[in-house]
Amino acid sequence: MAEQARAERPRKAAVFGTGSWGTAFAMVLADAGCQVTLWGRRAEITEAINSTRRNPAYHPDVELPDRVRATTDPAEAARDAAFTVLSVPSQTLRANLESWRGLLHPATVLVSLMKGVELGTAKRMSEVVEEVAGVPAERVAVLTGPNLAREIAARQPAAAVAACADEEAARALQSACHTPYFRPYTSTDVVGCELGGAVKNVIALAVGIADGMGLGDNSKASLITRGLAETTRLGMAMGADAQTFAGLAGMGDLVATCSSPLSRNHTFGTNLGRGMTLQETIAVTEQTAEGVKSCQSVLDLARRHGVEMPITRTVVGIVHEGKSPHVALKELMSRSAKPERA
Ligand SMILES: NC(=O)C1=CN([C@@H]2O[C@H](COP(=O)(O)OP(=O)(O)OC[C@H]3O[C@@H](n4cnc5c(N)ncnc54)[C@H](O)[C@@H]3O)[C@@H](O)[C@H]2O)C=CC1
Ligand SMILES: O=C(CO)COP(=O)(O)O
Repeated sequence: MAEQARAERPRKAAVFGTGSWGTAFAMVLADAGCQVTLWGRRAEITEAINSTRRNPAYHPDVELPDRVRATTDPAEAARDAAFTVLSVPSQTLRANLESWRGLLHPATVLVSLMKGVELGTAKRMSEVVEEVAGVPAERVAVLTGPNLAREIAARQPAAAVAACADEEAARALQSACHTPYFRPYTSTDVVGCELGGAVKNVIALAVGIADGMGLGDNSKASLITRGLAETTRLGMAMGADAQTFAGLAGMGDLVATCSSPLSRNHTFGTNLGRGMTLQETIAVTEQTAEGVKSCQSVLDLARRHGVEMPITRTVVGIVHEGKSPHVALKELMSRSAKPERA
């Protein structure tokens, strides 16, 4: 009986980050039956969530389930959490987790929602989590896929991937966030899933730039396809499974992000392609566009692994080296001819 009561008790989840995706994913977890505590930096947002059931800054039109509560106290959020979900900008993860690590439940599974690569170290987010929290890979999972937060918050159907080196932990995460509108698959290819998510942001910048320059669908399809080729090349050099890149974490997320006006990376690129400067583009961008910083760490990874990534190189040139999109495009197209698979 006591055991039955335990089995029926809702699982507890902590979500760190009340931004666009953290809030939407908290809703998913709650819809799947979890009791969720959302941690946010800003009291006006956590208080609004608790009193109005809405996040006024990111999803003012979405009513959050009663199972979601918010707090600015990280200890309160972390307490007894079976899953500790991390959804802050990638470049801030290390510093944030350093201050939270002493608060984590000893058996919690840490889940990264983040799609970036750390500047300087070129570490994937799960690597940063393992290092800073001092937990083994078996307790670090990744949730990724074509999951534009606005669409998920509207409970539109989507699939995702829950990846962990430990298949049982991946299945536990899958079950914790499986709802009638959110269908997670499992994977043990954490490297492939994370790279798919991080590099697609860089390719979405490239596609956005092309859109902003007024280029059409052939250009877009070529960038998406060759973008996937260079992502796969890097992934294979890093020990990922090539098939992952044909799945939701690779092709799926790439297509969603490169074709949607909801994508911050795509929109950022479009503004650059229309002729805005980097500073002007940053000034009109209110949310995290991970590819802007991560393009440099992805290129760093490419160099470390001896892999050619011409589209990523081009994006770094435009975003960080002041290269004009027109000159960059000419250079990209004048590379030496080669077989498609090379
Ligand atoms: N929005 C989306 O559609 C999706 C986003 N993601 C990924 O999720 C991660 C989070 O993205 P979003 O929630 O969309 O970003 P966001 O920009 O909407 O929210 C970021 C949140 O982090 C907070 N924040 C900013 N700087 C911080 C710091 N130094 N310390 C602590 N908190 C800080 C902000 O106040 C905000 O609450 C990113 O890695 C993104 O690539 C993944 C899938 C979908
Ligand atoms: O990762 C995303 C969709 O899966 C969201 O992309 P953006 O960060 O470009 O909005």
